[in-house]
Amino acid sequence: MALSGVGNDRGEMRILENLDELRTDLADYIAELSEVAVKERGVFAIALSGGSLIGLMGKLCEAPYNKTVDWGKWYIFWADERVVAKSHSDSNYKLAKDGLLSKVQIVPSHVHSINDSVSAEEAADEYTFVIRQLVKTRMVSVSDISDCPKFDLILLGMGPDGHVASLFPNHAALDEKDEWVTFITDSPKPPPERITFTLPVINSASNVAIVVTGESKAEAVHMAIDNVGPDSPSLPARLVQPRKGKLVWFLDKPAASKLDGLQFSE
Ligand SMILES: O=C1O[C@H](COP(=O)(O)O)[C@@H](O)[C@H](O)[C@H]1O
Repeated sequence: MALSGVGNDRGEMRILENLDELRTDLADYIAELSEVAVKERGVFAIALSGGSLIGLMGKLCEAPYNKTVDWGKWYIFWADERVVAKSHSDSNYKLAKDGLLSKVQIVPSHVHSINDSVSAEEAADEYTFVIRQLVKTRMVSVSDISDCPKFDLILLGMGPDGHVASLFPNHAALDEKDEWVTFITDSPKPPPERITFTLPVINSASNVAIVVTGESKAEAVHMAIDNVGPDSPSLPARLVQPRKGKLVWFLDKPAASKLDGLQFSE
């Protein structure tokens, strides 16, 4: 059973009893957003992250979702990617392909992964170009309050340090206001070279979900949602504040264990 708390500007919180319930709730949420976007726009533009998120999306490969979701209408992107070969175990693309994309009826030409044979800077520029083309053809909407692409859904994980996508605490990439996709070559978490959506793009999405599990992330969840601690205002996860879109946190109980001030309804 989900305990839901509607927060303030910190979004909606869904705190699930265990990982199995979290996987089901997350699959329901993604399937519903996909259905709505396909009805309204004819397509569903979704950006994935790497890490634990893909395993938590696993129910989508099972019945009923594998049959009911309109996979042919999905356009897939990455909110961040490590600049390594697509066959490398560090590749977020490989993780998603092995764990999800190869198990459902995705159209291969709708999968927009980065060019892994160029530098991080070139990969970020090329990825921006790819997204621009898809904005022109309206496969990806455009925000009416920024010149940014407006993804139907951006799915984020969060590290114990509060990083989301490849936006790390105190990193200059957090201040990027002009680019849609930027690059870093000094990631504190290996591998060092990455590309990442910038905050303006993340905050222009129609929907953003941050999916976090485990006790090791409880302190960062507390800082981000309760906005406590000297570093919390600049914590990357705290800076995820969709301007017009909806933010939802999916948490298991250990990740939510340090939250305060919640008003739950069952
Ligand atoms: O390096 C990364 O880490 C984050 C968090 O990963 P997790 O395994 O702790 O969930 C992930 O969201 C991001 O995409 C990835 O590149």
